[in-house]
Amino acid sequence: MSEPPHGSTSDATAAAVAFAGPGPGGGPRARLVALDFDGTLAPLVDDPTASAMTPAARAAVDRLAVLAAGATAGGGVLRVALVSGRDVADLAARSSAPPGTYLVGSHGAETGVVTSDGVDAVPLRLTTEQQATLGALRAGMSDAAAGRAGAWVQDKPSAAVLHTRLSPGPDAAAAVAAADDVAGRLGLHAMHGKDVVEVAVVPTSKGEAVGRLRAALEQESGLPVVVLYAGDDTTDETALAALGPDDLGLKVGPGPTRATQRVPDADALAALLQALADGLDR
Ligand SMILES: O=P(O)(O)OC[C@H]1O[C@H](O[C@H]2O[C@H](CO)[C@@H](O)[C@H](O)[C@H]2O)[C@H](O)[C@@H](O)[C@@H]1O
Repeated sequence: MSEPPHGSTSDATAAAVAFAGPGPGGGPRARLVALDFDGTLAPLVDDPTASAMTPAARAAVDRLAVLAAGATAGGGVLRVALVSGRDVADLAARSSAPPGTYLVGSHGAETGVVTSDGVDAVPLRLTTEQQATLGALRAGMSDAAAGRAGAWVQDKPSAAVLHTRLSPGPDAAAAVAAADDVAGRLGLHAMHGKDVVEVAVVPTSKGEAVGRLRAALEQESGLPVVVLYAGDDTTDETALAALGPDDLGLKVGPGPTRATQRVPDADALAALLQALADGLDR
């Protein structure tokens, strides 16, 4: 991964406006706007239960959802998805995403769609073996955090997450090493995000999730599908790596990335999404 060659917000916005335009053949196309949540629409905070989209991000997502409910420019189709490491119930609660929004939770292990009555989610079913492994994982991660200042463990339906945002450097390093050790002993993959180590008993990735969303939209619409994906963390890189030349990958904030464009923060992304909406709303 490397820094993208051009990193200005105006370049990224121009790419988004082009994404709203006609495809190479000029015919209609289906567009999937897939957005990470924490660090992308919602600024990072110490308490994950206090996360919220910025007002500008909220307005942009709401506007795209309205557009997604009808036909967009040139007879195209639009779908909006939030693609998060959070579990679906948590993502729905924290995002209050508008009806019609697709939700991908637990890095792809859970899916759902927001309806006017709540969330229509596909139930996550763990095998007996996965349930036993999850129990051992939770105990191991709890041990990894024990005695390390500021470290704590978040339980999810198919994973455990070690948080070290509030830990002094040596405590964070020791807790992370212990969490990696737990994952290794259980034969599981440890995902390293921003001040988190996440270990899941259901192997998946955001890249696989975006691939499934793309395939479903292609089948539903009968149109060629292009994808805009925006994310801030290392765990978003699998999704960015799944994009093709007609797609648009956006990195939010600093750091190495496979994305071809970059914006500095949630509000800059929101402005870009409004420019995209302007292009689609014709
Ligand atoms: O895929 P995302 O939507 O970016 O979710 C990834 C993780 O987000 C949350 O942790 C991150 O945000 C917290 C609140 O701002 C912050 O305190 C933490 O340091 C970040 O890593 C969430 O708690 C995790 O479960 C998600 O996997």
